[in-house]
Amino acid sequence: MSEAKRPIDVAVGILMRPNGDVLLGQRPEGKPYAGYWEFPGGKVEPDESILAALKREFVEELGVEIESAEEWCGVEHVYPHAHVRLHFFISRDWRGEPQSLEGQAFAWQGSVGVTPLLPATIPLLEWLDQLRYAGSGR
Ligand SMILES: Nc1nc2c([nH]c(=O)n2[C@H]2C[C@H](O)[C@@H](COP(=O)(O)OP(=O)(O)OP(=O)(O)O)O2)c(=O)[nH]1
Repeated sequence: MSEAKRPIDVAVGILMRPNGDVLLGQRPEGKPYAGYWEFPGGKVEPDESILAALKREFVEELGVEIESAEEWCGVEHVYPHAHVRLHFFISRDWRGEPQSLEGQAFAWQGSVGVTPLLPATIPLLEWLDQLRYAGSGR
């Protein structure tokens, strides 16, 4: 219990629509940081690949099948409740309309306006804006 905590791997997915909107979800009651907004995802289970965890979480939480996703960036953060290593993926290619299967709120956002956001996710928004709104008009 008292050993230095090793980081927990977390798979996180950013669904991106052709117009650049991204999907955020609100953490449910009973979890650390309940009510905070985040990109959907969750902890990688033992013997599971990060991509497999990502796909599993999206099916469980949203009923969405990710067809392809590219690894975007990694962020480590030490919270009072856990030391996490977040693996962010971007997907523009999924099947199904997101549904709230675990009772959480979801919102498609252009410039992200929902608050509060999980602390480790905040820096990502600026990087994401550079990706979405600079350069290629995709
Ligand atoms: N999904 C997600 N988690 C994030 C983000 N930013 C961030 O710091 N985290 C942290 C919060 C949590 O400590 C951890 C995710 O763990 P979780 O508790 O939500 O995962 P889970 O759904 O597998 O939970 P569990 O009920 O199985 O314990 O990653 C983010 O943008 N999305």
